[in-house]
Amino acid sequence: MKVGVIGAGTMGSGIAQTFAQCPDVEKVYLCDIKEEFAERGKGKIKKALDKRVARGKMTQEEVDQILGKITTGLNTICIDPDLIVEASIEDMESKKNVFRELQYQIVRNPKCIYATNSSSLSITEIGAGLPSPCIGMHFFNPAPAMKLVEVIAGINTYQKTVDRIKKISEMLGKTPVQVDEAPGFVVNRILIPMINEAIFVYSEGIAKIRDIDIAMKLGCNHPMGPLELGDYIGLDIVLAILETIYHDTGDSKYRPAPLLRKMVRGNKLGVKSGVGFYDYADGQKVPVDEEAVI
Ligand SMILES: NC(=O)c1ccc[n+]([C@@H]2O[C@H](COP(=O)([O-])OP(=O)(O)OC[C@H]3O[C@@H](n4cnc5c(N)ncnc54)[C@H](O)[C@@H]3O)[C@@H](O)[C@H]2O)c1
Repeated sequence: MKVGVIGAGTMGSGIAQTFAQCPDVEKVYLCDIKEEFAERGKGKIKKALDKRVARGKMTQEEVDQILGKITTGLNTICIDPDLIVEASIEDMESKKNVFRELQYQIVRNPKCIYATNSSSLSITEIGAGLPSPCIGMHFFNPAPAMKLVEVIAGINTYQKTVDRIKKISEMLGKTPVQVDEAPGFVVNRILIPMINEAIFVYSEGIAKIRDIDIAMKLGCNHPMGPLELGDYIGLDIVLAILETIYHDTGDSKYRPAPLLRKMVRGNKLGVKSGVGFYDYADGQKVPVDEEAVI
C-alpha cells in the first residue's frame, strides 16, 4: 500500500512514521509546501527512531528500512497513493485547495481514498466535489504512540470507506472509534473546552499555572495538566478547534478565552514556538508566572 501524507509538521511527520513502520506499507510520500519543510519532517522521524536505537528498542537496519520507505517533496510527488492523509493547517479553504489540486494528479489510482486528519472541521465540506467523498482519519499526538484513531464519516462518506479506514487503523496497531461528523468530533468536543476553561481559571487569577496542572493531574488522574497539554497541542490549534465548535454550534459556552486569543496573536503557541503557558528556553519547562530557578 502507498500512502501520501500532506503536511510534514507535528502530526504529518508522526503519521508518516506510523505508516512507514507498518510492514504492509511499501511507500510513504511526505509532502509540504517547501521541500525543506518535508525534509525537516523526515529529519524529525529520524531523530525519534535514532533514540529508539540508542535505547535498544530498534535496530539500525529497521530504522534504515523505515526511512527508506519515506520520499519527501512537494504535494506534486504524490501521484499514485492508495490513501491520502491530509495533515496541513486547520483551515477549511486551505484543506479544500489541497484536495482540489491533488485529485487531478492522482490519475494513476482512481480508487485513492481521501482522508483528512482535521481536528474539528466538516468532513463533508472538505470533500465536496471530490471524485469520492472524504473521510476523517483523526490521529492523536504523538501519532506513533497514541492508540486512538477517530474515524469520521461525513454525510456522503461511503460505508465501505469507513470500513476500510477502520481496517487500516487496526493494521497500524491503533484502535478506531467510529464517529458521525460534528464539530470537534468526540475527543476535542470534550477536551478543548476543558483546556479553554483552564485558561479562564488562570486568567481570572483563581490559581497559578503549575497548580492548575497539578490539580487536574492529581485530582482527575490525567497524565498531563490542561495548560501543559494546550502548549503541547499548540495554542493556535486549540483556538482553531474552539472557533469551529463555537461557530458551528453558536453556543456561547464554547467562546474562546480572551487570553488564548491574545497568546496566539503574540505567537505564544506553546512548545512549537518556545513559549506558551510554560517557557521552554534552554530545554527547561518553567511556568511563565514563575521565575526560572538557576
Ligand atoms: N497538533 C495536534 O495535537 C493535532 C492533533 C490531531 C490533529 N491535528 C490536526 O492536524 C493538522 C496538522 O496539525 P499540526 O499540529 O501538524 O500543524 P503544524 O503547523 O505542525 O504542521 C502543518 C504543516 O502543514 C504544512 N502545510 C500548510 N499548507 C500546506 C499545503 N497546502 N500543502 C502541504 N503542506 C502544507 C505546513 O508548512 C506545516 O509544515 C491540523 O488539521 C490539525 O488540526 C493536530
